Amino acid sequence: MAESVDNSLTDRILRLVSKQDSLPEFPADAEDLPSDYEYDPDADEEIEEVEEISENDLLQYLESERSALSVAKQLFFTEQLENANQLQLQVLSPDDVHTLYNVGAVVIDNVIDPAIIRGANQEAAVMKDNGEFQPAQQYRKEGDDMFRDETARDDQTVWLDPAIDYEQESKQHLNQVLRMISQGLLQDLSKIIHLNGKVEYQLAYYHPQNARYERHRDAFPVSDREDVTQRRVTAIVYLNPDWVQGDGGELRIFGKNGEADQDIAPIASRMVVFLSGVADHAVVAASQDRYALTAWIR
Ligand SMILES: O=C(O)CCC(=O)C(=O)O
Ligand SMILES: [Fe+2]
Repeated sequence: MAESVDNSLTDRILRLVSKQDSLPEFPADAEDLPSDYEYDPDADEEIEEVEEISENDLLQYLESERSALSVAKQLFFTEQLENANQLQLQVLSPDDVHTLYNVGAVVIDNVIDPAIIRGANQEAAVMKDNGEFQPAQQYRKEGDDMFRDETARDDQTVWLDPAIDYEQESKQHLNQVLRMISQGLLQDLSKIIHLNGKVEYQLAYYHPQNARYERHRDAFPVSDREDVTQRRVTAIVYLNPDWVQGDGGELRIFGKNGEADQDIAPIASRMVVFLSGVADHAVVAASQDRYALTAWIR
């Protein structure tokens, strides 16, 4: 499958440069690429034909050139990984750290008291009833990665500002989830990955009439430790205390190199952590209300 896409992409690039002596040079670092890569045969001359390449094609092409995981691995403090059991981690186990490094994604269960998740679910439902959520596809937050395709999703979202939201009694359980991330997970990650400190928090609601989010990636992979534009780590905490098999809304992480896809049930007290530039993922259509709190860490 991947091969035919790569071939057709290569064909398209070859067609574009058929009058040129050599193939276009792709930037050494993926982060140098704009959202829809447009090959400009000669910037000084007028362009007759500009072909757009979709985000998915581009990501697959980059993957075939150099694995995203090997790029993202360069952000890790590898010497720390060897002593992971001495890092005094709060949320992640040493095994979790190794899985994140070696695979690019890890599922962690029982990260927080189920009673807190139930409370957070109810607080999120009140926020939804109060009209605090907006359709995700109708707006783009300033600073969002420009290549993100917002048409492929049915969820409604609201950004959370911990500085404000921490103080509200009506959000005390959500605040505890936020704190588990902003104080626990963030400290753990900062011991193993070079981070730039910026974190965004978003609450998302998927309606029970098959709301879904198509296959995508949250960022381009980066190896540059100074980069401040790309998200590095995605952490998602699921707020669905009554989820049962058949409710849908699983997070699907697509396997690479022929590996099987992984469907992760959005159950209470579960957190999924993955490298934002590495994991291709989707949300399977939901048939029950589905809430999740996501943090994107740069
Ligand atoms: O809620 C999830 O499981 C994933 C959501 C997602 O992929 C996103 O918001 O970028
Ligand atoms: Fe995502």
